[in-house]
Amino acid sequence: MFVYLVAIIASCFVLKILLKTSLVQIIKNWWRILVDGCYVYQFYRVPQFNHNMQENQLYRKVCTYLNSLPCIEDSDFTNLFSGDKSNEISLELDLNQIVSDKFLNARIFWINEKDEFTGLKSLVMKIRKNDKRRVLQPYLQYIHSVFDEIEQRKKEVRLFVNVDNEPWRNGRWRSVSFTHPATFDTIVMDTDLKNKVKSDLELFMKSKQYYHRLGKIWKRSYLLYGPSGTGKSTFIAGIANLLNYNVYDVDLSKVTDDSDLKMLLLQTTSKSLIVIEDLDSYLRNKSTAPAPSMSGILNFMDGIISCCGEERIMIFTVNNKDQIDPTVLRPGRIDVHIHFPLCDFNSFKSLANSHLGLKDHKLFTQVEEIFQTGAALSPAEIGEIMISNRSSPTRALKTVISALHINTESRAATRHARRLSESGSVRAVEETGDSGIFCRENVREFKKLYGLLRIRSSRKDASFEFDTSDKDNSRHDNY
Ligand SMILES: Nc1ncnc2c1ncn2[C@@H]1O[C@H](COP(=O)(O)OP(=O)(O)OP(=O)(O)O)[C@@H](O)[C@H]1O
Ligand SMILES: [Mg+2]
Repeated sequence: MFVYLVAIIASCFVLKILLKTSLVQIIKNWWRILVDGCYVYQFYRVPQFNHNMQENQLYRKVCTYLNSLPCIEDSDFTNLFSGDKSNEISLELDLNQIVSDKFLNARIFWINEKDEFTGLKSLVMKIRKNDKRRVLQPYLQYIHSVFDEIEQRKKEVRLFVNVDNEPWRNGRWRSVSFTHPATFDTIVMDTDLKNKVKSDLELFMKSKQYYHRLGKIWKRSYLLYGPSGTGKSTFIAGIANLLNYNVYDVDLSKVTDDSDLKMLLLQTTSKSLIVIEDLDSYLRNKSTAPAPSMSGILNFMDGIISCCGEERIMIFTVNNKDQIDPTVLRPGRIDVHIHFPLCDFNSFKSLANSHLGLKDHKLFTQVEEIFQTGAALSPAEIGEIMISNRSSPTRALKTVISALHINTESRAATRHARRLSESGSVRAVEETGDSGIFCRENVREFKKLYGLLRIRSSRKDASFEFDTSDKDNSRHDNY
């Protein structure tokens, strides 16, 4: 009995030593060498340069891929570099180090080599002959896709705008770094709708083969419609930041004709958002100046002339889609319609939460009651009042209540004015899109309210920080 006890204690002791030292690793290595000896291997070399000393793109891709593998930390020797962002450390495989990777149940080894005489580097892949046929092609494709993903993540998003078509200019697009801080998470909108749009975008990005099989161009078009100040442009910024896509903002007033419009599309790159804002106002106010025709715009929307790579998302914004020719909006030309409505009580609460840090307040009941009477302001209007009064949430809510009251009175007055005008008396009214029609008197009062508050708050708090969080309560209209 005593002997057994001693044996158990001794085994535990040995096991502890084995685990604490590199002995287990050494045994593992021996075992691997033994197993390796039982298989026939095939080797593939990926040199850094070709015979003309041009860089081999595959070498760069494989390097990036290998350096992204978690197992690189386990190699005996790894180089540490500071990354692009502060506090970021990147790891890079050192020379003559082996990385072992697994793909489709096959083990693949990579060795980082350098030629002693020429000094040229290469990566050598070692794979079992049995696995070669089954694994090699998909594995290399996988490396390509991982590389693309990593590059996409690292990419700086840029905003392109089209400049005047002048012969001495090189290309039609000018770009700046896109720094809009809106993200999909900060955009306040109906959660279901937000998730639907998010999954729609994600599905689109994975659907290259599907679109090709159908013989369709790999593009998806969205129509964002709703009154001014409801967050359409901010939502576009959120999508760009979500996908890391460049934004091409087409200014149709700077486009001279159909071929000019085609040229613009040809000069966009894949993985981009192509945006036309306020399409309705452009179609409505067609000037006498040279401009693309309706059919040119329709062809542009169909993206027939896309050439160099696809994966484009087109986004059009309008204030009122009812005034647009249905051909422009037919399915296929526009795939998804997203409504951006004025504030209701729910969106007001989200705004109060994001702008004032209020989850609840005794004035909320009053606000809810006014919303029930049909008062409607845009998220931009309510957001602006909250930002101006952010130092005093109660004052902010009281001001919102006053603004909503003015809005309700305006609506009533407008209805009255309409009735009078229909019965023959003419009365000056001012149109403000879907947000209703404001009597001039009330508009003035409303503006006064903003102006006064701005002056007051600027006295108290000299520096304004503009909050770009978005608010809207949207309805998914058409998938
Ligand atoms: N839902 C919102 N929540 C918070 N702020 C908002 C919201 N919508 C708009 N805003 C604010 O109002 C400003 C205007 O928003 P945005 O430009 O996105 O509106 P829009 O719908 O594109 O208006 P327009 O039709 O006039 O172009 C933004 O700077 C944003 O800060
Ligand atoms: Mg806009």
